[in-house]
Amino acid sequence: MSTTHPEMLAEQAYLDAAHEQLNRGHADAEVSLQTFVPGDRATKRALQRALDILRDSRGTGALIFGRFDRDGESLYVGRRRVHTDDKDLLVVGWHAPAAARFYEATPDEPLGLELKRTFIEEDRRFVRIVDEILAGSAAEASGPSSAGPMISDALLTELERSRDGAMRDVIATIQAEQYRIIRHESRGTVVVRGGPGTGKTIVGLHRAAWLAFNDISLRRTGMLVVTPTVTLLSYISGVLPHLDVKDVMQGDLAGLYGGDAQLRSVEKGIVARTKGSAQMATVLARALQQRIGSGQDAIDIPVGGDRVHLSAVTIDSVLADVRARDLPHNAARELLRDRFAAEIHRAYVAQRKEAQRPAVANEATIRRLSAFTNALDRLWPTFSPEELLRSLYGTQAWLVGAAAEVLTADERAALYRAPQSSIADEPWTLEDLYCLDELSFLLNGEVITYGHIVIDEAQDLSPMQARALARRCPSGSFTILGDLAQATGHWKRDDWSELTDHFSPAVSIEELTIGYRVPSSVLELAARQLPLIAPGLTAPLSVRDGLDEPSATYVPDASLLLTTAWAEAEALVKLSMSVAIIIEDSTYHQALEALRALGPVGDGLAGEFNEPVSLVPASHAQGLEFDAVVLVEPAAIVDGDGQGRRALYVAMTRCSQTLRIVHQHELPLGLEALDGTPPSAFLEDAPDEPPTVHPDPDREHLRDLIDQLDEPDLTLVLQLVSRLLSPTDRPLLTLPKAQLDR
Ligand SMILES: Nc1ncnc2c1ncn2[C@@H]1O[C@H](COP(=O)(O)OP(=O)(O)OP(=O)(O)O)[C@@H](O)[C@H]1O
Repeated sequence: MSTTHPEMLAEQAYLDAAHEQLNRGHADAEVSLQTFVPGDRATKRALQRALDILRDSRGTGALIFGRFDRDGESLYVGRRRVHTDDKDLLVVGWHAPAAARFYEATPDEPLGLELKRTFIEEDRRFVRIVDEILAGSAAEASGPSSAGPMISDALLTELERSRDGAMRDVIATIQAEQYRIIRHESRGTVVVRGGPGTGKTIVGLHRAAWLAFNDISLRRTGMLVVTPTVTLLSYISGVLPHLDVKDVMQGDLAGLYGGDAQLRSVEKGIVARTKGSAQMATVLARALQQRIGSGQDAIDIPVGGDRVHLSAVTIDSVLADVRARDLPHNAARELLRDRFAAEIHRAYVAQRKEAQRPAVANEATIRRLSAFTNALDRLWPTFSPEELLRSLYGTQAWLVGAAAEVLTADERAALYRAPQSSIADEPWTLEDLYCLDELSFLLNGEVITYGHIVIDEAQDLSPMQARALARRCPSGSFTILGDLAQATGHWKRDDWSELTDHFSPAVSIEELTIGYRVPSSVLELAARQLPLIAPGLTAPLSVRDGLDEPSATYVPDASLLLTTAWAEAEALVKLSMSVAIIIEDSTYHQALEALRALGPVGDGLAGEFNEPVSLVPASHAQGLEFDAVVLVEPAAIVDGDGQGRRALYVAMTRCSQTLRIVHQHELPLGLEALDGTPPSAFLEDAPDEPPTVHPDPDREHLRDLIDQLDEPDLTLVLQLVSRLLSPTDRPLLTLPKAQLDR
C-alpha cells in the first residue's frame, strides 16, 4: 500500500513545513496591514491583495501534489508558490515554467528525471504517494489493455474517484498532450477538438488559469469563459476558483447580452437557423438604415417669429456627410443633431440678415425647440434594440425591404412574429438575444471586451453568436473547445474554419485523443452513431473499463418507463454512484414531477446536481458527467427536434461507469445489439403499436428513396437487403407492403 511508502513521513514533514511557511506569510501580511499608516493607498491595496491570496490559499486544493528529481535536486510542485523567509523555494506553482517537466515527462520519455512522484492529499495529509518514474526501475503504470494508452497509478486514482456533480481541477494529473495545449503560445485562436471525455473542458479551464498566472496583460484586459447553458456553467464554475483564479468572468450564452430582454422561449427549425445565420447581421444593419429618413422633403422649423426653411438638397447633403463617417447609430445621431442645428442656424441668420433684423436665437436655442427634436427624430430616430427588433419582426413590409436578396421568401416569412401587447411579454429566444446584441452594437458601438475568451462546446455556436463573441475579444485570442460530432443545435459543420473565420486569422487546431471519462464498451457502442453523424470522425481511445457492459431494458408500456428508470437509478445510487436520468426534452417537466413523487431528484435543467439522481433533458447534457446514465427512450431523443442522433451520441457519452437504457420503442440504429426484445413487439402491424410512434428519420429517408426506385433497381435493393440480413436480425427498414408485393 502506498501509505507505507518508505518516504511518507519525510514527505509529510515537508508538506507541514510548507503549510507553516504559508501561515507565517499570512500572519506577516496581516500584521503589515494592521500597522499600516493610512494615506498610502497603493501599499494598502498591495497588502490587501497579498492577504487575499494567502487567505484564499488555505484549505482549498492540495498545496503540494507533485515532486520531481533531476540531477540530484528535488522540486515540489503545487497549487501556488511557497518560499522561505530567505526566498528559498519550497513549492513551485504548477503554472511556472520550472514545473514543466513534471507534466512533460512520461515513463516512455522521462526527460532526464530520476523521479516523478504524485501525492494525494486530503485535509493537509498525504494519504498516498505514487512514483511514476523511478530511475533504474520499471515505470509504475498500467492500461486497460495492452493496446490501450498507458495510464499512471496517479491518474487511475483520480479517475476512480466518484463524480459529485461538480467538475474538479485535475492539476496533479494533467497529461503531457493536455499540458502542451494548456501552455500553447498562440496569441490567436486555438481550437481544442477531441471526442467525448478527452478533457477539452479540463484543458480550456486549466489554460485559462495558466494564462491568468502567466500573461500579466490579461489582468488588465480580463478573461471570459463561456458555456452554452447555465447547466454546464454550474457544473464547471468551481474549477477556476479552486485553482486560485478569481478574476475570470464565467457566463452562459444567454447571459452575454446585457440589455433588458431575458430568455423566455426556445426557437426551432428554420426560424432558429435564419436568426442565427450571418445573413441576419446584414438584415439588421439594413433594417436600421431603412429607419433613417431621407431628406427628400424640405423642412420648416419655427424659430421665434420666423419659419426657417431647409431644402431637401441641404438635408440630403448633411445626411450623406453623417452617414459617410460610419459611426454607431446613436453617435451619428449626435453628430447629425449638431450639423442640423448649425444648418438651421445658418439659414436663420441669413433670413434675419435679409430682413435686416438681428439674430436672437443661437444653436443651443434651436436644439431645445420641440419642432427641431421632432424633425431630428424623423430623420434619425432612436430606439432600444428591443423596440427595433420587435417592430421589425412585426412589420412585413419592413422585413421585405431589409431581407431583399439576403434571405429566401421562406426565411423571411419565418422571421415574422406579431408583437405582444407589451414589450415585456415578448417571448425572446436565445437567437433573438444575439440579434439584439448585434443591434445594440450597431446602435451604441460599445461592448465589454476581454483579452482572451474560452468557449466550451463551441461546435453549436451560430454565426451570430460567433460574431458577438468576436467583437468581445478584439485581440482575436480565443480557446475554442468542441467536437463537431456533438453538435446538437442548428449548426452541423464538417469543418472548424466556418467558425474560426469569425475569430482571428491565426488558427491552430489541436487534438486530444485519449478518453478519460467514458468506459470503452460504452464508447464503442456510442461510436456506432459516428458514421451517421460525423463520418470523418473516430472515437477516442478510452482508458476506462467501467462497471459493466451497457444494457437495455424493454418495457411493454410507456407508463413503465420512468418507474423502471427510477429503479435502475436507485440500484446504482446504492453502489454510491451519481446518476443522471436523461430524457427527451419535451417530456422533461412532466418526468421531473413524476420522478419526484418517487424520491429526491435534482433539476438538471436548473443546474441542480446536489442529489444523487438528477434528471437532465437531452439538449442540456453536453459537457456533463455522472458515474451512471440511465437513458430513457433513445428513439424519442433521435426523433426529437434538432440533431437527434447527435443528441443521442452526447447523452450516451456522459457516464464514467455504466450506461443503462430503458425503452418501449424500438432501439435506434446502432443500439440494436442491446435489444433482447421479441421482434413482434415492434412489427408495423402489431396491435399495441401506437400510431404516434416517432418515425426514425433515417428509415423515413430510406423509404422515400425506395419509393423513387424503378423496377430493376428495386429488385436489386431487395436482393441486397435479403443478403445483408442474417435470419436472426430484424429488418432495419420495413419496405412498404405494396412494393414488397410487386
Ligand atoms: N488529466 C486528467 N486527469 C484526470 N482526469 C481527467 C484528466 N483529463 C480529463 N479528465 C477527466 O475526464 C473527464 C472528461 O473531461 P472533460 O469534461 O474536460 O472532457 P470533454 O472532452 O470536455 O468532454 P465532452 O466532449 O463530453 O464535453 C472529467 O471527469 C475530467 O476530470
